[in-house]
Amino acid sequence: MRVVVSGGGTGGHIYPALALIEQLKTRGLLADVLYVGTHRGLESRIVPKAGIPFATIELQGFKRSLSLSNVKTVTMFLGSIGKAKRLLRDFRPDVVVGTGGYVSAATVFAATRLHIPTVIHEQNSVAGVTNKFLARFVDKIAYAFPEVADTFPAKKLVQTGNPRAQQVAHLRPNNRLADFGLTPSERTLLIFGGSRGAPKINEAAIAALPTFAASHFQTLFVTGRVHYDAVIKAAGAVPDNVKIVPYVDDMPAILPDLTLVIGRSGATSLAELTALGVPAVLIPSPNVTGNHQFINAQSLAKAGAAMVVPETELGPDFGERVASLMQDDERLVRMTRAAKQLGVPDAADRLIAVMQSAIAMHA
Ligand SMILES: CC(=O)N[C@H]1[C@@H](OP(=O)(O)OP(=O)(O)OC[C@H]2O[C@@H](n3ccc(=O)[nH]c3=O)[C@H](O)[C@@H]2O)O[C@H](CO)[C@@H](O)[C@@H]1O
Repeated sequence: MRVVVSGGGTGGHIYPALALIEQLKTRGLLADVLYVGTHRGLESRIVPKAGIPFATIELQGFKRSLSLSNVKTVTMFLGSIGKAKRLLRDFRPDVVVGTGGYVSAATVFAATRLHIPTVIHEQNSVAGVTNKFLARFVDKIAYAFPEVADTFPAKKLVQTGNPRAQQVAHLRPNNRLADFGLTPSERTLLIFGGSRGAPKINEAAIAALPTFAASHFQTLFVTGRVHYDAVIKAAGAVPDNVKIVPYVDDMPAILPDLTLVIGRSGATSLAELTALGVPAVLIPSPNVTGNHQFINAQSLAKAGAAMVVPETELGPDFGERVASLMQDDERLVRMTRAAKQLGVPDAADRLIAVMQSAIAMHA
């Protein structure tokens, strides 16, 4: 099939789209693909690097209050729908899939106006603004967390999980931690604040460095690109068993070798952790729509797969709490098992089935 995918802004919207494309290729179902994103989003770096044809349209996010810049946003949005329609007329896709972010609002909406089959994928436990807007126009809505189902028209809904889960589920321990100067066979803690990094998590990690330095495990601390220089400056001398990097290009490669992850609770990260059964300490971002990271995190915590620590409880004992969990084999094994039970290792295939049913609706 000929497929247009569109999703952007952050990694959480982009990697599921790439995982879907990869599975379509693996199954020999992909005749051609075009990814529609923006210049400014992370997708403009990640998608071309993955060797996928990439086209851009320009738009900006809505401010939550009434402002002049919202008028500009609406004008830009209307312009971007025109540009998206031109891209779609040229490419002639059989189906258009939106994975969230403003760019997918324009692309998927344009597709509905051109009567092209459409699917949106909602990764989170609370629907994003874009998917809420698109829900009434699209043919099918795929979702991961049951908590979100009430938001959407029931007859369009199919629970698929997150396609990124299928991309990582088969991965096994390997040597890739050596790329960071770490020893693959040793216990390893990964710290990262989602695809863009999180200053609050970085601060907590810097405060915990002396504890981690004195421990018997190694730590990979991923700061987020824009925060890297500030972290290096604040961290001072870095102990030998800790490596600090701005970003990990191939995160799936190292996931099977991790003992524990400290991170945000972005939906795509959680899909990866549950697909592989990696225990986690989750510090939800409080600055997201409907507090969805807290609800995402709770669904793992309820199952015993993760520990949730709100930002407000990141006290001076945080490093010690993490270090003691790193030594608690019994608890880690329980968390691993619980996480795996939540994983959806065939999520990409499920999403492909939804795309095929959307195409069939137009036949
Ligand atoms: C602040 C914000 O709005 N965050 C949202 C955003 O998060 P964000 O973009 O951080 O998304 P996720 O945590 O879900 O996914 C991050 C993705 O980036 C990858 N990665 C991360 C760091 C790195 O160095 N290398 C790397 O490859 C991870 O493996 C994962 O695939 O989208 C998610 C999915 O809709 C939402 O749940 C989050 O609430």
